[in-house]
Amino acid sequence: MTSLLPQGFRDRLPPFADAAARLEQAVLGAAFLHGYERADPALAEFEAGLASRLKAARAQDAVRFVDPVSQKSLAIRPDMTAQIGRIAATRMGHHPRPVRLSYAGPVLRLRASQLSPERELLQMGCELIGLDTVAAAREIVGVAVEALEAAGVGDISIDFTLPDLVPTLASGPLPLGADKIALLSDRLDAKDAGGVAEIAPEYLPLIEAAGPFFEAHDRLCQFDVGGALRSRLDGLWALAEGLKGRVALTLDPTERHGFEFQSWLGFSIFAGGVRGEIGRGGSYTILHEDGSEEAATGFSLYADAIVAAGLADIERRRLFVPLDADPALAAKMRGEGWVTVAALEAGDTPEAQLCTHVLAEGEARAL
Ligand SMILES: N[C@@H](Cc1c[nH]c[nH+]1)C(=O)O
Repeated sequence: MTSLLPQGFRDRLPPFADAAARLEQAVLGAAFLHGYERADPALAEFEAGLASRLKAARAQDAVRFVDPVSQKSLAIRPDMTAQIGRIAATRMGHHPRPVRLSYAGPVLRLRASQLSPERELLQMGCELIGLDTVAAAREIVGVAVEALEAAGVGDISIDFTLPDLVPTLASGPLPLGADKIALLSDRLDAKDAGGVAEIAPEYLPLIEAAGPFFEAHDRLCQFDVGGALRSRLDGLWALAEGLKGRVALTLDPTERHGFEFQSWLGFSIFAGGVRGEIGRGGSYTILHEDGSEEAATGFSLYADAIVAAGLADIERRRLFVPLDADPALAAKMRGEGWVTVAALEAGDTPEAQLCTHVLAEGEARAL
């Protein structure tokens, strides 16, 4: 017998499991106040369906297995966005648009990434299905920020990107063969100036156009002489205007990693004290069964990074109730918001029960 878990998996223990649950509640609570109602998608579904639901999405990230019951290949969800898209397209297909849904639950990745050695993550988020306009993006980014603030996470910064930048330029002012688009995107993403110069030197200024939002936006506007990026740049500007002063803003137009299915807009969310990103979002397209497409916008947050960084509330405030104390008094204290921990044996101590206070002479005394 072994007590080891597979690589990338871990148990969440007290007080972190409670902290993650409170974080989830705060985030979904803030989303609920903006009209986002919760949907709870299935943990696993047919691989073919999961992979085909979002335009440009791949199922490569998913852990797959053959279901002995259906004899079909199933995938454990690596991301809930596609599942929410499926629900909005099928069972909620008749619902007036836009549909606002929130979600929270574990997701499983086939491989750990450099930023996250974990493979099982607690994901939570919101999807607005039916729109990918600037107004929709403003709402989504605003709800993400408000949800984090409600959860007590401060020092938030948002890094915007334009996931379909290269295909947009390639089919317009800076023509490029379809076979080169993916390679150029990768090299721009890696800020590999030499590599970019080899394929398409006219794209080089894009590497320089990354940094604090308003300067980077200026540089990108100068680069966009023909105006092919005009609507995107105006949209970003409107988003940034709405967030100025509240969160730190940067722009990295060629960042592609983690934005495989997003369309005109992508963003990463960071918080002070956390190494990697704590969330991501953007606009994307859902594919319906009849082949039609529908625009959507959303964000996802990852609870573990926030909890591990100590940003979620993990404070313990526990009141020890000695063996001889009046149970009715302990009940009254719980009514006032205390966590009470009752002694069950004579030798029990507040220290052993991780208590910060003791119930003595009818009141809570700090230890
Ligand atoms: N689910 C995506 C982010 C996202 C939500 N909606 C749109 N994009 C992710 O975690 O990378």
